[in-house]
Amino acid sequence: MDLLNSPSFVQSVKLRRIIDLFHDEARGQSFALKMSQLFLDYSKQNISPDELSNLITWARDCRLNDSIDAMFSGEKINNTEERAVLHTLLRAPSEIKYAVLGEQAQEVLQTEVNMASIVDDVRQGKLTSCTGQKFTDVLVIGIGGSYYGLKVALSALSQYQTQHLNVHVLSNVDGQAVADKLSRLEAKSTLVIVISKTFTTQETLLNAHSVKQWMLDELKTDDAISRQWFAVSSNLTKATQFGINENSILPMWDWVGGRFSIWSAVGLPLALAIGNQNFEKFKLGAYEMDNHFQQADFSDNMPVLMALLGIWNRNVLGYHSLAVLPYEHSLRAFPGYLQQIDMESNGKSVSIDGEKLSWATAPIIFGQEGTNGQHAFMQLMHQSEDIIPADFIVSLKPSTKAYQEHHKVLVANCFAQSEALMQGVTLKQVEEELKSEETLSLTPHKVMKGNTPSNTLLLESITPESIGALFALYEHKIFVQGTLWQLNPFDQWGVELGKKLSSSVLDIINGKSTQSHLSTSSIQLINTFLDANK
Ligand SMILES: O=P(O)(O)OC[C@H]1O[C@](O)(CO)[C@@H](O)[C@@H]1O
Repeated sequence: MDLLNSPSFVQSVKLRRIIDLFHDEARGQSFALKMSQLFLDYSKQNISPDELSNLITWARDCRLNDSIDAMFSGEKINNTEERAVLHTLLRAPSEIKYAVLGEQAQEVLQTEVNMASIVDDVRQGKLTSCTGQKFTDVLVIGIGGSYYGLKVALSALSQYQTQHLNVHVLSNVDGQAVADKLSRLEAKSTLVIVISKTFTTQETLLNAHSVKQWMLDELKTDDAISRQWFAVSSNLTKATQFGINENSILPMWDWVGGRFSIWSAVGLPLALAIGNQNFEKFKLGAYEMDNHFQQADFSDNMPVLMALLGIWNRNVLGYHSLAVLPYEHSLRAFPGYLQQIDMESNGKSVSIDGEKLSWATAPIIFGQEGTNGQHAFMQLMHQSEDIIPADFIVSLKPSTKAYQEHHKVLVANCFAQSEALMQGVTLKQVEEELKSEETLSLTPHKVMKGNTPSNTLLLESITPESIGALFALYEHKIFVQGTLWQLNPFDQWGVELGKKLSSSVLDIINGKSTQSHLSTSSIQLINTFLDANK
C-alpha cells in the first residue's frame, strides 16, 4: 500500500489547520455529496482537493472497480471460507438474482414469498398460538450478525411498527437477560424465532433451550414448539434436531455473511414489526445505495469517499479510532452494530493471501447517541493528545412530531460539536477571553486542540429507505477499506479461540475435565468461582 507516507509530508498535514482549508470558500459545497435521502459533508476532513484526488487515483490503480465487480458478480472473494459474498443480491430485483445465481434464485425468491406470508399471517392474526391466541409478542434469539442489524433497524424504525406486536431481541447468554425478557412475555401469545446461521452458537442454543423449557412448562404441549417457533439458519439439520418444524425454518445461504444478513430471512422479525411493504422499502433504500456504489465515479461515490477518508486518517495521519455519534435516539445502537460489522470485518493483520500486513487496518470504533456522548467521552476528544476522527449522523426531520424544540437543540449540538472539534480554542484565544489576572492560571486548562476531522451524515428523515441506505453505505465503506488494505473482510477466524477456551473452562467448571492448558490465573479464577458456588 504505497500511500504518500513521507514523514515530513504527514507532519505537514497534521500541523495544518483544517479550518485553513476553508480559505477555499467553495470547500463546504465541493466536499459534500447527496445520494437519495443521504447527504454527506466531509469538508471538515483534514485533506486538500489534490490529496483527495491522489487517493482516488490510488484506489483506481488498486483496481478497486474490479473488486467491486467481483463481489457483485458472485466471485468467491471470501477466499478463506471459499464463499461468494452476495448479501447485495437479497435486495436486488429477481432478474439480477437469476443472472447471478441461476436456478438457486428460485429458492431465494421462494424464501421471500414464504417469509412474506408468515408476516401477513401473524400480523393479521391468521397464524395463532397452540392455544388459539393471536401473537402479541415476538422473541428473537440470536447474537452477533443474527442480532445487531435487527436491534438497530427495530429501534431505528420504531415509528413504523404495528402496535399489536412487540418484538424483543435476546442475545447475551446471561440468565438475567433471559429472565428479563421472559418476565415480560406470556407463553400463550409469544412467537419465538431462533436466528443462527450455523445453529451451533453456544449462547443462542442455550438461550433457545431455556426459552423452550419455559414455554413447555407454561403450555405443557409440544404443539407449542411446532406452532410457535421459527428458525432462520443455513443449518436445517441442526434446526430440525432442535425440534423446530421443517416448514418453519427459513434458509440462509453461505454466501450471506452473518453481519451482512439483515436482508435475508434474518429480517423476518423486522418485517413482522414494520410490515412487508416497509421491509421492501428498507431493502430498496439499500439497493439504491448498491447502484450508486457500482455506478458513481469514485469522486462522487459516498461509500468510496468515506472509505478513502477513513484510510487517510488511519494510514496517513495515524489516527487509531473512529467515534460514531448518532444524534438520533432511534439510532442509539448503531455504534455497537458498526463495532461488529467494521471491527469483525477489518480487524485483521494478515493479507488475503496470508502475508503479514505492514500497515494498520480497522480503527477502534466506539460511540454513543448524541448528546449523551458530550457528557461522557467528548472531553477526551476535545482535550486529550489523541485525535479521534468522528462520524456525526443526524436526521433533518425529527422522528416524533412532538417536542420540535428538542430536535432543534439536538441538531444544534450535533453541528456545534463537529465545529468545536475542528476549531478548538488556541492559547491566544483563551488569553484574550480570560480578562482578569486571577484566572490566567486557567489558561492552559482551557486550550482545546481542535483539528479533529469529521464527517456529518444528514438523513432527510428516518424512513425504511434512508435506514436501508445507511446500512448499505457502511457495508460498502467497510468492503472498500478491507479491499484496499488487501485483507479478507468476510471471515472472522479470530473469534474461535475464545469459543474453544470457553468450552474447556466450562468442562472444568462442570467437573468434566481437570486437564487444562490454562494459566494459573484462569485456574485460580475458576476455583474462586467454584468455591463461591459450592
Ligand atoms: O449466526 P450464528 O452462526 O449463530 O453466529 C453468530 C455470530 O457469531 C460470529 O460468528 C462471531 O462469533 C459472528 O460472525 C456471527 O454473526
